[in-house]
Amino acid sequence: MECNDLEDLWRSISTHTSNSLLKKHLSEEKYIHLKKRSTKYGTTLADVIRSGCKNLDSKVGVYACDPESYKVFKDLLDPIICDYHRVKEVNHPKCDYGDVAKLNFRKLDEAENYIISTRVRIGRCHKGFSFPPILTNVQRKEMEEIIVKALNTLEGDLKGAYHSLESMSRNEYQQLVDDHIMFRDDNHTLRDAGGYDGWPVGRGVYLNNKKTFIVWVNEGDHLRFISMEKGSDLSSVYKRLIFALQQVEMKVEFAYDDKRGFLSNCPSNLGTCLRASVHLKMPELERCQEILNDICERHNLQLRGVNGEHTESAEAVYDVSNKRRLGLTEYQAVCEMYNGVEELIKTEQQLEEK
Ligand SMILES: Nc1ncnc2c1ncn2[C@@H]1O[C@H](COP(=O)(O)OP(=O)(O)OP(=O)(O)O)[C@@H](O)[C@H]1O
Ligand SMILES: NC(=[NH2+])NCCC[C@H](N)C(=O)O
Repeated sequence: MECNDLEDLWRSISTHTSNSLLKKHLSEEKYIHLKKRSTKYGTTLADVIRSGCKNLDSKVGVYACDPESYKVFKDLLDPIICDYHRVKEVNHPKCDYGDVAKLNFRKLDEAENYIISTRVRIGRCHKGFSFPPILTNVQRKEMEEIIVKALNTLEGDLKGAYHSLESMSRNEYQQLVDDHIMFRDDNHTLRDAGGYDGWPVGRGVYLNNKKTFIVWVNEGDHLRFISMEKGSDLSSVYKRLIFALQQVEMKVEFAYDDKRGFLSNCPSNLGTCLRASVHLKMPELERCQEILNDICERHNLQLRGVNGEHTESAEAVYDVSNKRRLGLTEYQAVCEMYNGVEELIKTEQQLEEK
């Protein structure tokens, strides 16, 4: 479907069926109220809704294209934020990583029968820069330089190197994607939100020597800090991530708002911008969808396929993560995943014994 100007976008979303939060929350009255607005960075309503209007299979359907979009298009974005994160009003607690030094999550799967790997990621955007599609290549390069300088000061376990996509071969890139290390370039909703504009300029990945600490530079969000390893040692994964992030936070200022927490390109990431996940094998539960859905619903868990969002599971392995990121602290978000996965494993074991 080719449609670009605001009226075409509106016609598409208002006349077609879509289960997106955009469709649910953009009434004609709101559209008329917001259609002439723009932010000081130049973001218009068309930029915010383009992806959801062009992709009727979207779940959220909107992107903030700069930090100010959250205020200028608040009448549309706030209800979407509340709906996604299951909160009554847009409000976010102060950043709280928990008592990281004393952290002691018991391994959920000592024998490694169910949990294949554990990953926690936190998104961040540089303060004062717009997000795609408003962001220019010159700004991408400027931000890349700032972050690479900060990352190059990391030491010990976190020490590594930055690999620019501009100088990486297609095969090297694909290998990193296949190894679950690198971001993909084929998400249709992100593409229509400008996430791949100017590709590969200003993009790349920082990897520590063990490939357990990863930083994505300039996917949709400016930055994604990732810690991952095989097995189920959440304490180790989370500690590494927070320790690294705290060091970078001393050198780079991130976009933040008292009510919305850390700001992100997609409103689903707002607040903590934290997604804690495990790759979990659950053949019994896969056959009992009702039980599986009930546990996920009660613990606010999200299921994805084994290669991430918009992919299928394989051999009953799912990516299980916290769905909510706003209205709770970083520590609470991680616990939400941990408690939910604990119940999934217990139930999987009970079903095996039947
Ligand atoms: N627990 C995990 N173990 C190994 N790989 C993982 C785990 N969780 C996610 N991944 C991998 O991380 C990559 C990125 O996944 P995906 O894009 O779904 O999530 P994300 O990075 O959190 O970003 P977003 O939520 O914005 O899509 C994929 O290759 C996915 O398989
Ligand atoms: N990675 C994300 N930001 N996921 C949330 C939703 C993404 C996509 N734009 C949609 O609306 O379906």
